[in-house]
Amino acid sequence: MRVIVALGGNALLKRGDRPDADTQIANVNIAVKTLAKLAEEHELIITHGNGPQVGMLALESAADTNLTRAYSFDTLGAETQGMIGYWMLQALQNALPGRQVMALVTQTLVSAVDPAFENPTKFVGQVYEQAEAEKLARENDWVVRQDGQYWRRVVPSPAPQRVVETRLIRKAVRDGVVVVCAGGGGIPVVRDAQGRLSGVEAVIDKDLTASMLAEALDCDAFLILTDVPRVMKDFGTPQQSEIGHTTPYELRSIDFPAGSMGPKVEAVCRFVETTGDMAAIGKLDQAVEILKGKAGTIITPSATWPLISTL
Ligand SMILES: Nc1ncnc2c1ncn2[C@@H]1O[C@H](COP(=O)(O)OP(=O)(O)O)[C@@H](O)[C@H]1O
Ligand SMILES: NC(=O)OP(=O)(O)O
Repeated sequence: MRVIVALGGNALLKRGDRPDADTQIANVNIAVKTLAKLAEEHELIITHGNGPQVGMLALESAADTNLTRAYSFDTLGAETQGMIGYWMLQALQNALPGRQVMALVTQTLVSAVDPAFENPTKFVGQVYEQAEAEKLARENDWVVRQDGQYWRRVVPSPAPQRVVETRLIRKAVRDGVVVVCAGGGGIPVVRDAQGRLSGVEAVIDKDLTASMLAEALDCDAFLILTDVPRVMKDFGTPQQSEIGHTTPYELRSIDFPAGSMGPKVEAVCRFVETTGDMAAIGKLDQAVEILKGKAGTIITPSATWPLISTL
């Protein structure tokens, strides 16, 4: 089977953790224990988040008095792909001796006139109390929004249209390479009338890019691995209940929060609706069981659809 996994930002940096490299490398090694098991059985493509990391690098760049202008978010996104890609590459190579692994810096095409540029929604960096976030917004010309009980900086998050390096990724996967790519949703780029690429100030949602890439690479299954065992109905209320096997139709009838579960649900629904194949959302350490339909929230076109693992 060909499987694509989108690894949540929480897997790399738990809420409240300091963003030290050692902490993130330790978390990558934990994640790779599970990912290596998938790679032993399947062709594997891995994407990852970068929200906390890209926000941290933006702060560092803005504080650098040697710079005329702080680095833009496309360049910062590339930095996060290099940094997280390197950690994953090394951990995967150590866990899968003899297997070819590569971590790619990849770009994702977006539309220059995407309305998202006028309405920033993507959370980046650390959380703040409301008063501090609003002060920082005034001082630094940021937009900030509420994220759960805290506040965070937000930046534009245009819709992904195509991973520029899709053909190269497909070729590597066919050759048996475990590919880490499209980290942070990919470096956001636009094409001009001459076909030339250039970067834009944005951070793309990694789950939406992973969904599009899953389709473009003809993946049999799309897994979003995060820190909850299943998607919940009535999340955060006394009536909350876990959703097991479900359909895009059912998921689309439920409201999910924009900054967290919303894009994940949209990403899995799009993949299942377009391809008829299986997607799932669940906990990182249950990835093997999720792929067998024995854990997580499993999404297929209908409730009686046979799982690919049983075909
Ligand atoms: N309906 C829901 N079911 C389960 N989790 C939900 C739901 N709504 C919001 N969440 C939150 O979504 C979080 C996962 O989203 P997010 O933090 O963006 O993940 P990641 O960084 O791993 O991609 C969970 O930790 C949970 O707090
Ligand atoms: N780019 C992105 O979606 O990152 P997170 O998953 O960390 O928010």
